[in-house]
Amino acid sequence: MADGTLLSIGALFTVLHFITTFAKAFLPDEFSHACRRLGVRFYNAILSRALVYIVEEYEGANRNELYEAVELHLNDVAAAEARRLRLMQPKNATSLTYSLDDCEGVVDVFKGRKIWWDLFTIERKPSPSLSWDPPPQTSRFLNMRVHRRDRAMVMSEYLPYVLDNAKALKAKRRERKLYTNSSRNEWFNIRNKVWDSIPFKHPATFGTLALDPLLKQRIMDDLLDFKNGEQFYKDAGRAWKRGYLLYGPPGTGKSSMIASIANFLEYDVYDLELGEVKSNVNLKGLLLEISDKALVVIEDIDCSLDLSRTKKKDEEKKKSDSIKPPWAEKEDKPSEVTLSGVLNLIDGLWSSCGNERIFVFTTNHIEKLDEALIRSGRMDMHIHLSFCGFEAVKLLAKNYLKLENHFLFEEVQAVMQEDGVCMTPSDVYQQRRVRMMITYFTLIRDARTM
Ligand SMILES: Nc1ncnc2c1ncn2[C@@H]1O[C@H](COP(=O)(O)OP(=O)(O)OP(=O)(O)O)[C@@H](O)[C@H]1O
Ligand SMILES: [Mg+2]
Repeated sequence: MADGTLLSIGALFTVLHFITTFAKAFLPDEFSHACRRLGVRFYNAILSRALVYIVEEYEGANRNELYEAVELHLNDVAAAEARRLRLMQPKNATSLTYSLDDCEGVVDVFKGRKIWWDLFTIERKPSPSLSWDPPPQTSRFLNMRVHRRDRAMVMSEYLPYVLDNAKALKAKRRERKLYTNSSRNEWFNIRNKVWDSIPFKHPATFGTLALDPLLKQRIMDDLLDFKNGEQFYKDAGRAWKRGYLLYGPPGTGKSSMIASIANFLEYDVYDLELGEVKSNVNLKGLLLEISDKALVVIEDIDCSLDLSRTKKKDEEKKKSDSIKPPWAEKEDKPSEVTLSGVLNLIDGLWSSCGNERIFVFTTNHIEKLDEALIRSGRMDMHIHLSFCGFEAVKLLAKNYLKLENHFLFEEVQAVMQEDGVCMTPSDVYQQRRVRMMITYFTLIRDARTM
């Protein structure tokens, strides 16, 4: 090739390079996006022998679940390859999420085959119906290109793999929540949201829970049986749910046990304030909004259910309500939830509307509870949490003081057995605060020898 020709090719590349650099630096993003859009269309229509699949973000007003799955699945590839990513920190979430930006593309590799994905944004027609949560005005779609020979593989292997992978990723990233039923004041609750939530971050686990080791193991085995028991419940024709009643004096770890169960099973926690629920009908409404894999908790059930409410009290209340402004009306009205409402919540026809749910009631006074409420089938396991045994004290010494062993341990054990020392785990914690647990043990010993 003549020198002149080489020179002119070199010059052409220099000019092209100059033009693209200039375009990138000075022309607006919209222009380069439009060029890329045209380029991909031109390539798809004329040059490529590829098959093209479109996955839109919305189907009418509904989000397309396949779109969400692909977006999740492509997260790691996008993080490694894409030049422009959309970063987000969803409300109350601790980790960032990211997705491809408009006109970005990545290549996914599955069983040695390449799959090209490009993301584009389009304007949506405004929705004619009014809604508090209208879908956004733009919609995104993912353009998937594969070689024609891979048509069968995409449908039978790749897309099912993407769906499974996204499901696993979603479960891994899912931030567990602690829910409480919203205020009954519907005047302000325009969206009719029945549960409010915050991220669930309680640190208690079965590892830190001071409890008789045998009882602890029995509870953990029972929970695992429940979690893995889908088929058993189906075969037995029973709703996939279980009830636990935790009872014992204050400070013996009932709330800590609930947190430990939630962390062990990785369930959300729904802390139900019965006093805030207006009626049995509202209770059903709440039940319908509870997700699967959930712990439904009613603490101090003996105090929550006011079965002593009389007609007279209700009439007096009605009179005083009539002079209040409308927004105060519902707030102060006493709850009309009845025992049968609660029984139906756990065991009625409606209790089968969800899967993998555990109901936990706590009380300091088991003797005050109605037999019907705690019979097996409703509360399947009754767990008595009481004063610390020696094993529990040892675990607390390990948790709080990092003490695996101590020369006073033997003596403490003897004292606890002989004198029946009644210490709740919460009492032990108070001693830890001033690093005095061991001093406390010493005091017990001295008291005995005096
Ligand atoms: N079994 C336990 N193991 C470890 N820590 C415990 C245990 N029981 C109680 N504690 C500690 O004592 C404190 C109170 O415990 P918790 O709130 O779980 O008791 P509770 O039985 O729910 O009390 P209440 O009946 O008053 O609601 C917490 O700080 C907790 O860490
Ligand atoms: Mg408690």
